[in-house]
Amino acid sequence: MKTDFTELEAKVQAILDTPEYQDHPARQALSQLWDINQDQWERMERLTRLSDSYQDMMIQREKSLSERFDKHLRQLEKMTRISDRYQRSLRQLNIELEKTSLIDPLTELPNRRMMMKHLSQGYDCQQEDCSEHRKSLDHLSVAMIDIDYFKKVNDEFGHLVGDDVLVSLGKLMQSVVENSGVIGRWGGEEFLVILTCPQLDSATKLMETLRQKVEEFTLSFDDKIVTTSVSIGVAEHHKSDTMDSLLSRADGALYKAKSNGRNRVELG
Ligand SMILES: Nc1nc2c(ncn2[C@@H]2O[C@H](COP(=O)(O)OP(=O)(O)OP(=O)(O)O)[C@@H](O)[C@H]2O)c(=O)[nH]1
Repeated sequence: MKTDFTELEAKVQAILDTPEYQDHPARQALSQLWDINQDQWERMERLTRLSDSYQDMMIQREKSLSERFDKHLRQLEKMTRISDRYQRSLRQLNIELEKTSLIDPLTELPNRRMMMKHLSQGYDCQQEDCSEHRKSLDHLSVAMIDIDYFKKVNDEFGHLVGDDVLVSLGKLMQSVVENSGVIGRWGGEEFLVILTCPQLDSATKLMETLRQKVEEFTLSFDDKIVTTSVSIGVAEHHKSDTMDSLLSRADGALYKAKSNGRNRVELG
């Protein structure tokens, strides 16, 4: 049962304030009790205030801790997102860098470095006794292709037209080689074909087709027409061949094709 102290306090206060009771023997004891009571109330209020402010402080502290935790979590998530994005763009950059380091920017064909990579795969494996690649070396032929009198094209029509001729011939020759192998720009006006499937006679036939296609090729601009031809040196892999000896036989055959009048295929 809840006691209503307010009424009781009012009664006691009234008794203590009544002048007739000033000399009453119980008044002093009642007055002391009153003071003790007041004192207790004040202590209780102080304790309640203290407890309230302690609770407020704890709530505030908890709130600020959780806010700080959330803030750190958000920062961490942001950093993870940035790091993921950074890693993705780094990976993309690496892919592009790898691509540009292996692709000729003008013709978009494999460059010399990539062609060497292709060719060396078989030879590296041969040294490591990798039977699968050794088998592919048995059918390997290379063809060194050089555009005839290309300097004249540049001199007569300009370097930009010369570039267009390189790009168009690159595409044309790639369409001839198609699935029989891979063609790349060896440097300047020279191309290299690595033929992995055919025997020497079919490699030579394919290069003869390629030579004819180039001979038939025309590039028109303004009212002018550019025609050109290629000389080709073909070499088939021999058992004793290294990569260098194979390439140098193809180079020798190309030299022979140039010396024998150009626009022809020779074997090395
Ligand atoms: N437009 C253009 N020309 C190039 C490029 N790379 C090399 N050349 C040119 O290719 C020409 C090669 O000239 P040469 O080595 O004398 O050979 P050629 O005129 O083809 O004569 P032969 O090979 O003996 O038939 C030079 O004029 C080079 O400037 C290129 O990327 N673009």
